[in-house]
Amino acid sequence: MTDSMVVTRGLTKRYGAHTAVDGVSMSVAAGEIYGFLGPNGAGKTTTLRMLVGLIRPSEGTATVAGHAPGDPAVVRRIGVLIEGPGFYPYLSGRDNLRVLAKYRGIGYPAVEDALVRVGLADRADDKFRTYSLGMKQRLGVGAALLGMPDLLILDEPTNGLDPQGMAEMRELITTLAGDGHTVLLSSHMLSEVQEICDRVGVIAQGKLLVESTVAELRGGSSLLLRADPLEVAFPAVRAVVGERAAMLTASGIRIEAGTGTAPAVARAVVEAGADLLELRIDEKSLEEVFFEMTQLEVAK
Ligand SMILES: Nc1ncnc2c1ncn2[C@@H]1O[C@H](COP(=O)(O)OP(=O)(O)OP(=O)(O)O)[C@@H](O)[C@H]1O
Repeated sequence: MTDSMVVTRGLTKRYGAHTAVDGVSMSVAAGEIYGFLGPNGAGKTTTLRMLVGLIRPSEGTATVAGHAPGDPAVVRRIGVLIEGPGFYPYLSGRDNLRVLAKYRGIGYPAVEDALVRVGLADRADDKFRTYSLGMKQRLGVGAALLGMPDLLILDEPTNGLDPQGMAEMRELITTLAGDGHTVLLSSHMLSEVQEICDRVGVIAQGKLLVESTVAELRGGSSLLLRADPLEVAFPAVRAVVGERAAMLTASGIRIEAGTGTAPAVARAVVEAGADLLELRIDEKSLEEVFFEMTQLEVAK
């Protein structure tokens, strides 16, 4: 019994002199939503294609649901949406899924189940070409769900969607994870997926820069304090945390002395005679972290 649904070691793909994926070692735990994040061209799709056995690695290994990618034993356990499944525009959503089900030896009840789960049961008889982009993407997820897979691999499932379509996709993915599917999804837009991912791996120029929980990645060790008047609060804060740990910024006082100093800081500000307006952990948005990291990598 393995708790990891995906494990790669030094996974590498070269195209001639170009290394598209460069020694990626990642792991996706069973039951989690894992966000595989990186800018366009970072190597996300190439990695996912290796995981599902569409292309072979130049070097390194991958284990998916306990087997080598492409192993028939694993093909049935994973549902894949990579670069769109290529639906027939003139067939209905239901008939498109039936075509796929028939091809894969799956009974039609699975089609009805998938349509319900992706919220397309009401529109199942409409032609695919009349669907909104969000509906098309959800039908793609429906196709991936047909074999009741343990692992769903979704390449940029929110790509191109409007805010409502994105919200619906996020909700769908969260529901699917709640139903027991492990989800590995890629995205170049952190803000679109950060709230649903348990963990993320950040890739740039083929290299995995970090793998951690969203909370770890965002840090959160500094405090931001707003008070009135600031000139009364500032020396009081400095008296508690030391001169070097408190800085005046455009939005207030930034305190780099650990979040555990918050109660003492709050007391000191009030005792000094200032009004405490706000005291919170100053987390970076994942977008900021991501930008810093990928810029650092580019600058190397
Ligand atoms: N078959 C191929 N032949 C040559 N180069 C390729 C091939 N497939 C991908 N690449 C290159 O490998 C790099 C990584 O591409 P990949 O599609 O994996 O990136 P990505 O992170 O998925 O980006 P995007 O979100 O734009 O698809 C790119 O520079 C791409 O041009």
